[in-house]
Amino acid sequence: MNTQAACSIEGQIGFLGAGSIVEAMLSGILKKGLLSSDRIYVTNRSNSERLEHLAGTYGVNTTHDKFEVISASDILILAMKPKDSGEALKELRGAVHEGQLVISVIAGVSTTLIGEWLGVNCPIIRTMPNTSSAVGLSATGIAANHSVTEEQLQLATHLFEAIGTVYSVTEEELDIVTGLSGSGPAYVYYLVEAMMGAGATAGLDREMARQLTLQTVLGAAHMLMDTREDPAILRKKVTSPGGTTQAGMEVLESYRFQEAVTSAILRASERSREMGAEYR
Ligand SMILES: NC(=O)C1=CN([C@@H]2O[C@H](COP(=O)(O)OP(=O)(O)OC[C@H]3O[C@@H](n4cnc5c(N)ncnc54)[C@H](OP(=O)(O)O)[C@@H]3O)[C@@H](O)[C@H]2O)C=CC1
Ligand SMILES: O=C(O)[C@@H]1CCC=N1
Repeated sequence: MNTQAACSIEGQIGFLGAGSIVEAMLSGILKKGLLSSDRIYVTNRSNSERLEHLAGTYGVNTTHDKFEVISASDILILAMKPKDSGEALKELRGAVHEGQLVISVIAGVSTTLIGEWLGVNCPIIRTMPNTSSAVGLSATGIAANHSVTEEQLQLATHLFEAIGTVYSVTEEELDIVTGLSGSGPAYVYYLVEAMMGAGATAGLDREMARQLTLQTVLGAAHMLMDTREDPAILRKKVTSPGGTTQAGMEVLESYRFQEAVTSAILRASERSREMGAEYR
């Protein structure tokens, strides 16, 4: 699924959690005009300054009363850390009713477990967006439990399409999505940090190194998207025999770059599964 459109949606949305991913989602949703800020409610555990920041920056309703958020919301988005989610959701037992749509962005925690903790047989959609939601470019995986209607799935898909591209997957696959695209921006930022640092170490002005690195990453992403060529083919087109790229690639291979990236993504996916089991 790949849609740019963002017609407005009906009803009110409540966020339980007010951290990095919620701010990225708020920013993206409001930029697209999907719904007005007065129809969004946000709460967290205790951080008042954080709520003031979100209210001041985005004009959303904030409160420390979670039950107020639940009763005000047609769609409830769960966005606390996996380790906090059991305690948080058990506290809300009985407050969510069967007509409400619950959407989770929590890594690793299954829809079954969320339903058990909330003590209600309600429609639950598990998703995995990433922080590029803030600029409308999240890659979001989405999976629904058996209580979700086609209409509710379309609504959730529409919500996440406002902040990026949505991919329908099985709930099992969401752990892989988490390791790949949920955590993925961090891997790219890590590469960018290394490239910028190397440019500066080699003698470029830091700002020049930053701009060259960012334009290179942006250009490479566009090449991959626009030409749809295999990345290995694009890589070979850069690599002249006996030239600079080959010399650089040999160093990456000596450090087993591909193996490191593969192991990182597999480990992150495994960690998603572990967290689901660990915090139950
Ligand atoms: N960051 C990312 O890139 C992504 C994160 N996710 C998932 O989103 C979730 C949140 O991550 P992130 O935003 O990074 O985390 P943060 O630590 O930035 O935010 C966590 C939020 O949860 C709140 N919280 C904790 N306990 C409760 C509670 N009992 N009731 C209501 N709110 C509570 C915290 O409030 P307080 O500050 O008051 O303690 C805080 O606002 C995680 O499950 C993560 O797996 C998914 C995709 C990407
Ligand atoms: O690091 C984490 O656990 C979360 C899930 C995906 C991105 N951040």
